[in-house]
Amino acid sequence: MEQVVPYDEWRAGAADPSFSEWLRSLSEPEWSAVVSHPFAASITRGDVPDAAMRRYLIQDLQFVDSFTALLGAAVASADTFESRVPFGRFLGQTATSQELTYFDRALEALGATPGDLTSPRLEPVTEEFRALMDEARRGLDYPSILALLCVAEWSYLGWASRAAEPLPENFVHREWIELHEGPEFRAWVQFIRGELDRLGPRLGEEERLRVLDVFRRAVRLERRFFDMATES
Ligand SMILES: Cc1ncc(C[n+]2csc(CCO)c2C)c(N)n1
Repeated sequence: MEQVVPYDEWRAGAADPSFSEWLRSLSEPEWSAVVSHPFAASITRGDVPDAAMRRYLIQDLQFVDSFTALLGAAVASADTFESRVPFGRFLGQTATSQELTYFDRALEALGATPGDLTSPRLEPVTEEFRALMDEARRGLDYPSILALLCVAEWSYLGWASRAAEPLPENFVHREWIELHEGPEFRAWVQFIRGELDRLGPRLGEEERLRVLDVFRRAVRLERRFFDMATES
């Protein structure tokens, strides 16, 4: 990895000196490329062609599968009782109810087959993203798990909160935006960031760099995931 500004040095001059902000700002320019990605912008305008949206959501359902398993690893690896609970709650509420019915309804409306939902051919970026999450899940290292969850949720809040009212009428676009913004989702992202902000300062320099490496890899994969969706 190239020379990075150590967290302690960086925080002295930062407007927001939080550890999560250190991770995010050291992931530029990729971070901004994700939250302002043309495919995400197209979702917020409601003009993604059906075939592209179908391809994206088919791959994303496989992403969400590994992501859901990773939430279980967060429950298992968190260092306090207070920290386990929000992951468990999110797992039981959002991830399994809202999200699942959305995928079912949206993919049916887009003409996907049952096989597209259960056993699609994975794109390389989907494989790599799942491998990264599955590795973190097996490693049960709470800071690395947090880094992956944080990128996935915070970057989606980033593009979705750029959507202008009125939201698209088409439910496939509108609900996908609504799932990733609003006060509840914002509080969830804040919780994950808060966990990183609580733990980051306690880590040694090498551990911080390891967490940064995971964070950056995830940001690059988010970008490639949107690129993949754009290529269709
Ligand atoms: C590639 C990719 N990255 C992040 C998300 C965001 N995300 C994943 S699971 C989840 C919780 C339930 O909404 C959210 C917000 C995504 N869907 N796809």
